[in-house]
Amino acid sequence: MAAGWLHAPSARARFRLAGPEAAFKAFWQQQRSLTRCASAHPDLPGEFLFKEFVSCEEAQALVALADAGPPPWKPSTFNGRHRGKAWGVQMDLGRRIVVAEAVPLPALLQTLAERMRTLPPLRSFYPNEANAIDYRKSLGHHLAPHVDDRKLSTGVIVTLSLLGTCLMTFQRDKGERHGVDVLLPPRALQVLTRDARYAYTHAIQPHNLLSERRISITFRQSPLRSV
Ligand SMILES: O=C(O)CCC(=O)C(=O)O
Ligand SMILES: [Fe+2]
Repeated sequence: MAAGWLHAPSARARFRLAGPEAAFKAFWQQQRSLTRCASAHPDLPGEFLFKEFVSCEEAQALVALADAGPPPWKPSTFNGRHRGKAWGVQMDLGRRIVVAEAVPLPALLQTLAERMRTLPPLRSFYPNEANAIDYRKSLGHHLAPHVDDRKLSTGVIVTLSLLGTCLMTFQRDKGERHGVDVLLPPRALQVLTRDARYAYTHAIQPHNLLSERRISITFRQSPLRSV
C-alpha cells in the first residue's frame, strides 16, 4: 500500500479544509464512482434507490433547513397524520391549478436538484416544488396510501430520506393484503417513475416507522404555469 495513501487527509478532513461548496462537489464525485449506490427494484417497475445521495453533513444541513423554516411546520392530515411544509409553486388540489410560490425553493434544494440531474432517470428533472414531512413514531404518524396527483405533477417523483429509517409499502390494488415493502434508510434518494409512480399507491404505516423521527423531502415538477 502506498505510504502517500496512508498519509492522505481523510475525505472528511479535506471537506472541512475546502469549505462547504467544495465539500458538496467532492462528496458527489466520490459517490459517483460507487455504482453500488444505485439500484432498481426487481418487483417494482420504475422505482430506483440511490443510497448515500447526500453526506452526513449535508443531511444535517437539510434537517436544519427543514426545521428552521420558513415556512413553519404545520400539522397535516392530508395523506395521513404528520407535520409538513412546502416550498416552490403551490398545488391547489381543489381548483386543479398551480399557484405562484409563497416561499421559493431554497438554494440548498436547488443545488440538490442539479446533483439529481447527473443521475440517469433524472436527466431532465427540473423540480419547481418540494414538500417536507416530519414523522414522529410516538405520535402515531404515518403516510396514507396515495398516488401523487397525476395532473399537477409530472411522471417523476423524487424523495430524500433524512434522520430515520422506514418501510414504504407499495400496493397495486386498494385494500390488497400484501404489498411490496421498500426500506428507506437516511440519506437515500428514492425515484418513482412509470408503474411505481402511477400504478401503485405508496404508504408508510405507523409501525413501519423504524426510528422515532424521520424527515422526508419530496421534489416534484409541475407541468402547469402558475397563476
Ligand atoms: O415520506 C416519504 O418518503 C414520501 C412522502 C410522499 O409520498 C409525499 O409527500 O407525497
Ligand atoms: Fe407521495
